[in-house]
Amino acid sequence: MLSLEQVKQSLERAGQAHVLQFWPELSGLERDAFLQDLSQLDLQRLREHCEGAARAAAAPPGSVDRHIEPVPPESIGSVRRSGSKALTEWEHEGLLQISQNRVGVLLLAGGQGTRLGVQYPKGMYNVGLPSSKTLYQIQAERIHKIQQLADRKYGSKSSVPWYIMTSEFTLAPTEKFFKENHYFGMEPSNIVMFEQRMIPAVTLDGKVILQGKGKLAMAPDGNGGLYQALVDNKVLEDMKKRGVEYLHVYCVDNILVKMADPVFIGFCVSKGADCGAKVVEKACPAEPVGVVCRVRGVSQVVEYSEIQPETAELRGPGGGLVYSAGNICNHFFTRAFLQDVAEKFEGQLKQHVALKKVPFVDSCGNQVKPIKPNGIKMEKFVFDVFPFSRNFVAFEVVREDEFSPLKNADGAATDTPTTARAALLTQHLRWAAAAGAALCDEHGNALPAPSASAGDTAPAQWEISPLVSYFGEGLEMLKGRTLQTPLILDEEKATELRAQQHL
Ligand SMILES: CC(=O)N[C@H]1[C@@H](OP(=O)(O)O)O[C@H](CO)[C@@H](O)[C@@H]1O
Repeated sequence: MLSLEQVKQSLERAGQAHVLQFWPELSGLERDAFLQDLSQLDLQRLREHCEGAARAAAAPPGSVDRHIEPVPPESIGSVRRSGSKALTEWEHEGLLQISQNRVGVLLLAGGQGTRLGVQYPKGMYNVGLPSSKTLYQIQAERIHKIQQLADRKYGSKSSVPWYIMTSEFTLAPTEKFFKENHYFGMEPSNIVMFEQRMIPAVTLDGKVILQGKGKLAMAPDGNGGLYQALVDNKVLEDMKKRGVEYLHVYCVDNILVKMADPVFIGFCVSKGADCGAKVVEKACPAEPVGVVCRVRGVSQVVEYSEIQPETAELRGPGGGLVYSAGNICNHFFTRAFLQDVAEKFEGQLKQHVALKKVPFVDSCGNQVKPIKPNGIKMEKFVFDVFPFSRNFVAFEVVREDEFSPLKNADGAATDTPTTARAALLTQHLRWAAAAGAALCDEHGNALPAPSASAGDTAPAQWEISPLVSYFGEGLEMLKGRTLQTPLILDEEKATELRAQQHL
């Protein structure tokens, strides 16, 4: 920890002496805590950070729209447009890599869930499935299952390490939650949690904001803080030690996420890609998803908050959106590429400006809750490394099978607990139908055939545990059956049905 004198001098040098204005009023304990926080700041770069933020907010970078063009469809791999032979080959390749312990997954879980309106990490959210499973549990079980599928195919004993990037807000509750839930049956040494950095929010004229008399207003540095955090926490060394060459990075809120998806991994590996992104066709111009496109000829993502509405609305001759490749925050990276980013490019990552209402104490020491944006939060985006890639690939997947994010509280039109629940349960209904089962309600009335898209009503209380099936496989025991809902097909039930089949 630095001394008060050292901190004071650094703050003065950075033009931030006001930070200590309430020091005389603080208790001994408060002083210790504040000094501890201030010692952890990057004081050398504080002036640069504050001035940079104020500059960026005053003169936002010109729109990139003049320089963007869509990625030609033929350059995007696609589940829909690929034959079953290619899909199977990619799947086998992905499973082979998993069986050789060369694949890891990395969860971006540092966000605060502000839009969802919860005070705890989003991964702990239970969307109201019949099983009451949380997002974390679903994800853990999918990892477990994919390891099992690889082992069955290649006779291995594989492990897919789960790296979880948290923030100051989410680390402690996430750790506690995993511990209380016995790591959802996973080997604790295969779960590596680490923390991304926090950076101070700054006023429009470049002054660090005091949230309390002895507390700075801090925010995580965006999901692109990943690359700094990989270095800070020696995660790349950990990957190397375990022999992990490929990483599937994803964000916490997509209930349909396919952890370490062998098809995607196999696709990327067989194309020799160092970096890849899954996309879905955008649902409508205003959908809050980034678009994968080319800017000045280079593939990258333009975030929904940074594209002009006129550009998002552009339609091609066939009536489809010109910028339709919606980013679903599922990325593939080789370890070698991440190493390159860490060594050469991290410092060049773009800083994105978000103007936010940041509560603060005014110069008289009064607590103020602003009614209009008063603070600048700087964020890095995880996909901003794409332009440094030597061989970037995009892979279009089917929305109904892979993308239903949880962003908003119930009551909003889209991306809510209700829509996420409906998406998952509808998928399970489709899997049952494909396996040759019919479902009926508690009165024995047949349920209608599942439609492709869920809408927002769950079709039936029928849920399949990820421990039973990862992408609809292994459901032969359902063939020819009529199953009464509500029903959860967990491992026990699956074993029972299999046993009946063999009678
Ligand atoms: C910086 C970043 O990764 N933004 C992503 C991310 O958006 P959020 O609104 O930050 O959750 O997830 C979206 C998909 O759910 C994706 O479309 C978007 O580009």
